[in-house]
Amino acid sequence: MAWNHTSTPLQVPLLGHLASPSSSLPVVAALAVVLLTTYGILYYAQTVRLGKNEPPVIPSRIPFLGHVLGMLLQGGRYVKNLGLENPHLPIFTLPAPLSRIYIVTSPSLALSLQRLPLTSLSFTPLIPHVTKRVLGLNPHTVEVISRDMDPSPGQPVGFLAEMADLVRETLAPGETMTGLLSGMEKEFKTLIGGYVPEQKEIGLLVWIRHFVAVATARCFYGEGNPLTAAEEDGLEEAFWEFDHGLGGLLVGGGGGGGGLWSGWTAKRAYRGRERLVKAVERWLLEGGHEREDVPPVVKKRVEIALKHGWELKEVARSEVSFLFAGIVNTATTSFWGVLQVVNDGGLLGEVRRELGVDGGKEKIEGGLRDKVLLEAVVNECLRLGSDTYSTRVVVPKEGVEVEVKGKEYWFKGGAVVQISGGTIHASKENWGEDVREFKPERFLKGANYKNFRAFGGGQTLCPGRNFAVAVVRLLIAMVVTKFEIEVVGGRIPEKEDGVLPVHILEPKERVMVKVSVRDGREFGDFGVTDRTGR
Ligand code: HEM
Repeated sequence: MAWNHTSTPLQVPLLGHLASPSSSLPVVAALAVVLLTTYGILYYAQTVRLGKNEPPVIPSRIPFLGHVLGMLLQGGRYVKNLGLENPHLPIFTLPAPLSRIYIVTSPSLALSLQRLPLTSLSFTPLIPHVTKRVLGLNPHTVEVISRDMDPSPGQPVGFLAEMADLVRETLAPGETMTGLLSGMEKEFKTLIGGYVPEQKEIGLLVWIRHFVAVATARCFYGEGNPLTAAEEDGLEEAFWEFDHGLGGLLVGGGGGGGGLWSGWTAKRAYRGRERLVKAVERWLLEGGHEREDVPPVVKKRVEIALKHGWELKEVARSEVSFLFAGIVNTATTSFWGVLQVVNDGGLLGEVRRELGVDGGKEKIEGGLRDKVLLEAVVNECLRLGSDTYSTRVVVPKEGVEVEVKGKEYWFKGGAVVQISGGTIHASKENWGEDVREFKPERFLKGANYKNFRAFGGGQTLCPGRNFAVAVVRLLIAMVVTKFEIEVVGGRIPEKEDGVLPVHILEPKERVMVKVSVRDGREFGDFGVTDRTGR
C-alpha cells in the first residue's frame, strides 16, 4: 500500500499533529491557553490568604513549589535573601504544598512570638521527627521521646524535658560550669601548648577544630572517650562527615537506623554517624561512662535514657548528639575568631595587650575575666557566621490567632514558623550600613542582643551559650599568645551560605596558614571564667 499523506491526526494523534502544522496550530494554541489559565489560577491561588490576619504572602513563580525548591537548592541563603529583599515585611507567608511557612524577620516580633504559650507555637512537636532522621532513632525510642515533652507543673516529666533541665542546670554560669571550663583549659594547655608547628602550610579550620573536638570529648567523656581514644582510626573524620551531611539526613529521612533514601542523600554522613554510634556503644558496654573522670552530666544523661527504657545503642545515638552540640559550633566559631584576629595586625595587637600575657612571668598567664574585646570578637564572629533559624510549629490543628503588640496574626495549624536569624544578622536596619563588615566594636557599644540570634531564643535558646563563649575566648587567647600565624593570601573568605543553616557557616574556600611559635613558655593559669557579658 502506498504511503497515505492524508493519514488523519486521529489515527496517530501525536505524529499527526507534527505532520500537519496547519491543523496543529489551533490545538497548540488551545493547549497554551489551558496551561496559561491553569498557571494563572495556581499563581492566584497561592496568593490568597487563608485567614484575614494571615501574614502577607510572597508568591513564587512556580506556584506552591517554588519556595520549597528554592530552600532545597539554595539552602539558608534563599530565605535570608527573601527577607533582605522585603525589609518592609516583618513577617511573611511562603505558600507550600498543602501548607504554609511563615518567616519572621523582625527581631521584636520574634521575641514576642517566642514568648507565646507552647500550646500555640512550639518546637517540641518537631523533635521526634528531626531526631529520628538525624540520629536514626528506632520507633520505640521515638515513641519514648514523644511522651510528656512539654509538661505543665505537676504533670509527668518525659525524657526530653528531664534531659533539657539537666543540661540547662549543668551549663548555667556557676560552680559546675566553671569545673567543666577548668577541664577545657587543662585539655587546651596540653593540646595547644604541646603543638609543634610543621614547616608546611596547614588548613586553619582542620587545625583549630581538632583542638576543640579533642578537648571537648576528653572534658565530657574522659580520657578514654569514644571519639579520640577508641582503637579505631578515623573517628574524628567520621564525626565531621556526619556534621557535613546533617542537612541531607534531615531532608532525606532515614529513621530506624537510616533508610535507603537517607543513605542516598547523605551516604557519608550516614556512615560516619553509624561508626560513631558503634564506638559510643562499645564505650558504654565497657562502662566508660562510669569512670571517675567522666563528669556527672554525662553519667546522668545515660542514667536518664536507660530509666526511660532506651536500648544501649539508642543511648549511644543520644550521646553522639551531645558530642555534636558541644563541638561543632564552638569549633567553627573558634576558627573564625582566630582567623579574624590574626589577619588584622591592629586587632591582634589590641587583643594581646588586653590579655596582658607578655610580662616577665615564668609562664604564659592571662586573666580572661573582663576581657571585653575578645568577647566582642566572638560575638561578631557569631553574628556574621550564623544564619540559623528558630523553628516552631503551629500547634492547634485549626490554626491560631495571636495578638502581638496590638496586632492580630493568624497562623494555619501544623504550619511552620521560622525566625530567620540570617536576615536579622544581615539587615542594615539592625546593624547599620557596614553590616557586612567584621567590626567587633559594635559589641563594645552596648550592642542590642535583641538583634542577635546565634544561640536561638525562647524555648530553643542554647543551654551551652555561656560555656561556648568562654571556651572560644579561651582558645583564641591561647592560640594568639602562643603562636605567630600568617594567613596565606591574607584574605578572609566568604561564608558558604548555600547549605541548610544548622550550624555556624564554614568558609567557601580553604584557609591555609603558616604557624610558628611566638612564645616558648609553658601555659600557666588563664583564669577561664563562667562570666560572660550576656
Ligand atoms: C558557639 C557555639 C554554639 C552555638 C552557636 C550554639 C547554637 C545553638 C542553637 C542556635 C541552638 C538552638 C537550635 C534550634 O533552635 O533548634 C542550640 C541548641 C542546643 N545547644 Fe548550642 N550552640 C553552641 C554551643 C553549644 C555547646 C558548647 C553545648 C553543650 C556543651 C550546646 C548544647 C546545646 C543543646 C543541648 C541544645 C539543644 C537545646 C534544646 O533543644 O533543649 N551548644 N545551640
